[in-house]
Amino acid sequence: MIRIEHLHKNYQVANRDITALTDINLHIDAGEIFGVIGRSGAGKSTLIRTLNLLERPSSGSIFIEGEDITRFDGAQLHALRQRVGMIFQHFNLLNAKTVAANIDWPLKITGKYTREQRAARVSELLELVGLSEHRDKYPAQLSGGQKQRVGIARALANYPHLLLCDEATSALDPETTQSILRLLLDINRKLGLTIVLITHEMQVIRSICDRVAVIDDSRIVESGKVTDVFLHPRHAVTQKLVAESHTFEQQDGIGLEHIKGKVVRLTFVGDITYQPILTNITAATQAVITILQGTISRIKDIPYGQLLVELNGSDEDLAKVFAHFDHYRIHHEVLA
Ligand SMILES: Nc1ncnc2c1ncn2[C@@H]1O[C@H](COP(=O)(O)OP(=O)(O)OP(=O)(O)O)[C@@H](O)[C@H]1O
Repeated sequence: MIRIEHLHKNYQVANRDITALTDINLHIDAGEIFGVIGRSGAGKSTLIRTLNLLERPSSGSIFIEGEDITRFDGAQLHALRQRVGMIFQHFNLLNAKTVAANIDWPLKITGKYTREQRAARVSELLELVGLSEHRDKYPAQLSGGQKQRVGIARALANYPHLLLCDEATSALDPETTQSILRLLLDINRKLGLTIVLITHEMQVIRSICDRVAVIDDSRIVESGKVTDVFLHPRHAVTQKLVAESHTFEQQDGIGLEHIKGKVVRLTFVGDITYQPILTNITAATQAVITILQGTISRIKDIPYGQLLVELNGSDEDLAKVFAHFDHYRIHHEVLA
């Protein structure tokens, strides 16, 4: 769907050269939800805005559905903006127009549809985002979550193949954030729409993304499946983002220094999460396994678990325990 090759972007400000993107290489598959995460100033907005040429790259290529868009102008650019919808942190609605008129606007400016066709499409979109009864209200009469629903409906009006989300939930409270993320996931599944989003919150990535790229100081420092990147972060920036998301147990307070056995962190992903693995292992060995802390949760719809355990037993028993971990594909890391 999207292939980004050797993308660079510099801004010239008062004779100073600011590098926003350095040698970005990414591919994004059709139908996936791809997240880009990074701290403020890392280059996220610049990256997402190059995908519909709101920002022109300094060099490199961006192929969308096989075409290099970086040379697009005029009619091609106009057509690209219809194929690529976008939603924004601050919604960018037309305040003097009703909800229905906001959604109608992108349909009207294409000049492709009759009034009746537009009205039918607007009703369909209102239904899709759950705003049918608010169609005649103005943006000022809506909550933040409702405004973003209008933004989503408007972005989908011209049947785009790709939806870009620029910090779409950053202005919303956690509950509303979750409802907007659920809507995006629903749309992705129902319409098969490819979604690229940028965020500074790991929670957003964890809730709906299939794959993620971590950007820092204008470069992609790590990318992959969310389960891999989230459960086994390699780069220091990713490790910090994961730690800050407070999903996993902090080891402070457990008093590891008082524990005599081996302290091991276990990570497992998928259906194995629900199997009585530890019971099976203790039945097959003489080792004693004590659970110190544990989390079972989901990354998108994939279950995972993390356990902090203490192992006691002879060297031979512990070797058997580790062999069982390997057999069950449980990732293990000895902490102490
Ligand atoms: N229009 C611009 N003119 C000059 N410099 C810019 C412009 N837009 C972004 N930059 C600079 O490019 C770098 C990347 O900015 P960008 O907005 O892409 O980062 P970001 O990760 O989206 O940050 P934030 O989360 O704060 O929006 C920063 O150093 C920023 O100051």
